[in-house]
Amino acid sequence: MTIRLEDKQRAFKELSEVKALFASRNWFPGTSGNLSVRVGDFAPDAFTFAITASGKDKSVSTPEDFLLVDRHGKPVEATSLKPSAETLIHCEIYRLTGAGAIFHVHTVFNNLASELYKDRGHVPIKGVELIKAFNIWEEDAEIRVPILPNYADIPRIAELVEGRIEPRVPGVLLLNHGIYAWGANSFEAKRHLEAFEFLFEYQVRLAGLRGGQ
Ligand SMILES: CSCCC(=O)C(=O)COP(=O)(O)O
Ligand SMILES: [Zn+2]
Repeated sequence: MTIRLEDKQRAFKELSEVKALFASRNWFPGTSGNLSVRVGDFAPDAFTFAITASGKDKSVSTPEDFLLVDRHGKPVEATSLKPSAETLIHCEIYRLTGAGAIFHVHTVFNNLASELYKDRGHVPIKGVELIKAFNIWEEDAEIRVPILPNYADIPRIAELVEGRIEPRVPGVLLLNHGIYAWGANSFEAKRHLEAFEFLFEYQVRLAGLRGGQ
């Protein structure tokens, strides 16, 4: 698939803006987190996306922050940059959902929520207005955010994604690691991520006030 230069530049600019915003919220502690935006046409077996390079300080902006990869997570252009160590999880989410953007951050509240509800395998959230950010409008709606194990071997995690994605829930947690949130584009993925973070904080604080789960 040939990617137009202007599409690549637009994707890198979009990622750069989101990266700076999330860094200002301290959402990339210790070089954690990764961001991607799909570029060009999509078919489940043919797509390209721009993703953050691995191991960078994501609060700093440099000309070497992003690269383009294919559906297998391999660079599509000659580069010395390494794609995110978690690129295969992005590949699988794109393949399964056709999303336009995927944002992954480590926060204290998304880690605590995964720890608190790990035995259930999902974080239950019910009757909170911000569930509407996922375009779920029914009264007193309940969502379950899947929690996947945090294996050191990323392909082992990636192969679990297909069986765990909830059709109405644009996100998955990795246990004591972080959240992957996605959407049709950067705007939507950001809205979803912000809603998840609000809901995790709400759920963790509520559990604390109630003295348990
Ligand atoms: C230092 S955090 C461990 C790796 C990780 O979970 C992460 O999100 C960042 O990895 P990347 O290769 O994308 O920089
Ligand atoms: Zn991570």
